[in-house]
Amino acid sequence: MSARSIATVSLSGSLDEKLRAAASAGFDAVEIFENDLLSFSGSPRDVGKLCRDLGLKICAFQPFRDFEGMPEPQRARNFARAERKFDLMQELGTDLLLICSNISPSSLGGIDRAAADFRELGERAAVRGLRVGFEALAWGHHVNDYRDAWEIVRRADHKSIGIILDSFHALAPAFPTGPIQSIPADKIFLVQLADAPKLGLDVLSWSRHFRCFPGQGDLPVADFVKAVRTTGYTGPMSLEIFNDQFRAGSAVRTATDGLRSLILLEDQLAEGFVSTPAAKLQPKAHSRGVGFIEFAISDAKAGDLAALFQQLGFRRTGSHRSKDVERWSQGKIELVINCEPDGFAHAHYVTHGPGVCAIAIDVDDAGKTMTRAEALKARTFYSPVGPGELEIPAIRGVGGSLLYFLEQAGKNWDTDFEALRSDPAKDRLDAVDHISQSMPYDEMLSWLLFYTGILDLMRLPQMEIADPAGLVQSQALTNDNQSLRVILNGSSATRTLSSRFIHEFFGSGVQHIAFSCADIFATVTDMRARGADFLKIPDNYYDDIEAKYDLDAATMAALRANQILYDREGDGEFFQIYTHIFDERFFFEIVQRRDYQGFGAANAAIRLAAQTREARPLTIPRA
Ligand SMILES: O=C(O)c1ccc(O)c(O)c1
Ligand SMILES: [Mg+2]
Repeated sequence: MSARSIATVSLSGSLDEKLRAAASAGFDAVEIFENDLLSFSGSPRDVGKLCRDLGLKICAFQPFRDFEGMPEPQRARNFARAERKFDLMQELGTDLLLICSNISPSSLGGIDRAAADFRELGERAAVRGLRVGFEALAWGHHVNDYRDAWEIVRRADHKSIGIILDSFHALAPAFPTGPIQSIPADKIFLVQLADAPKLGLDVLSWSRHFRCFPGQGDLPVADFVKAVRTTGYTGPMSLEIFNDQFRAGSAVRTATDGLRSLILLEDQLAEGFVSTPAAKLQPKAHSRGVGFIEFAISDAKAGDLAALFQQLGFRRTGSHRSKDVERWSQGKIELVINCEPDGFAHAHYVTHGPGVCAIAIDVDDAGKTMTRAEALKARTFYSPVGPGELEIPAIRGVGGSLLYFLEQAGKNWDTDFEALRSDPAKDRLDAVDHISQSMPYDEMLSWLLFYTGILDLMRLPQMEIADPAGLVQSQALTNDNQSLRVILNGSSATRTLSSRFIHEFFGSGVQHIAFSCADIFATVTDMRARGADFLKIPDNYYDDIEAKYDLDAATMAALRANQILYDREGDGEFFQIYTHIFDERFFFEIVQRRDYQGFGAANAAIRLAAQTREARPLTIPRA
């Protein structure tokens, strides 16, 4: 069975931090990147010992560059250089050197010349009981296709010379994976795995900056692994990810994501290629929308939030039997205001200030979802419950908030509430349309894998949105029937509203919640009558809408009068309006959809500019 491995280049930090992160995530092996070793203060022997102490095998040392096909005197120099690296490998305690294909313009072509170089190196490696693997870089000068690398290895015909297959170099140029199946397993010395999003970039920049874990990108990594498995290969599967977000992020988080991506890939292929036979994951449960959203807030501010809910047409429908917790409802929307002086919500309030501390997702099987989440290394949360209260299973989500799992359309969570009489006849809002969470840009891929790995959510194309102070990346996730939509927003510009939210909220979290309705004009009229007030949109925007679309004069006037934004997608139409930001933290959106699946991306820049005008002036310096 294959060991799960990760290349040290995939993780942030110093070499020892990388190794500790890989071990704590549960990897069996690592590839040591030469640069990580060169910049480390300990000796190769120290690194070898640290790996052994951490229970990590070193499955390869890499990369050795520009070896094959060089003219003299570089050729002789290369053999001497290789001998030095063999010394180093013996100190490290690894038997495999990765040689990536030559990118030097002075390299000479010729498959037999390259094969002869490898045969000679194989002889030298064999003396020491070492092995050399040859990997075709997609931008190699002569060798840039794994099929050519294999022909060289085949002709080298030496037991110490094999091929190294890297999914990126095969899949990014869209080479067929079929021919992998005819490589003998014992000639495949290592398999490296990486995914990547489809981008119109040159392959070198794409590889060096945008690789990601399997499942985070668009390449058919599973097909590649299937072809490898057909050969009978049982050697290590090693994640080798060059990614700017990973370099900036937390090594432990990235390593855990890496392991999660391998578990998901193994599951997708319905076979473990792991050192310990993997139990099959529970299949993804069907999600059925948002059960409830819980706000943690102080007593002092709870009244303001309740007043806002009331303006938006929510009814107070429940009061907790034993806690300082209220339930507010409208349509299928359930909101909870939690002011308890201790417990999870309070801890969240103390850390982040007022905001969403928990989201409950309706699924058709909460138990299975928890089992799947645990197998994927999600952190579970079990809270103490009072007498007669139901314990709702939960995992830790974005920014330390909780993600609860409910069954049967949420009918199992309200037993703790004393029902209050209210009349749903005038409800205008129907359901939670989407929830958007802001996070540091370098965490976006992590939460993407979290949501799509645990729940039946799929990615929509990533969007770039212009905030007045920089770009915001926006990644929407949705289930099959659009009953659950989550948006991940990340920005590396420090002054965007998304980044300011993270600063002011002391971490990632829910920045806005959108509610759907069937008639936005009537809904907003009712809300205004109850005292609600909305974000002010400039006239210029409406002049443009008027110029762009053939809306009738009455609709146009109603949009302007109400400050409702409008978008169109084919024949589909979208209406949206925003509340002011509550306590500098979160806001609500009301939407109406007519055969429209997007989120009004065309209006996002208008909304962000309007919110920026209303926001407190920035006190942090520009630099
Ligand atoms: O980008 C590179 O140079 C590089 C080095 C070693 C590898 O295994 C690889 O896939 C790429
Ligand atoms: Mg590689």
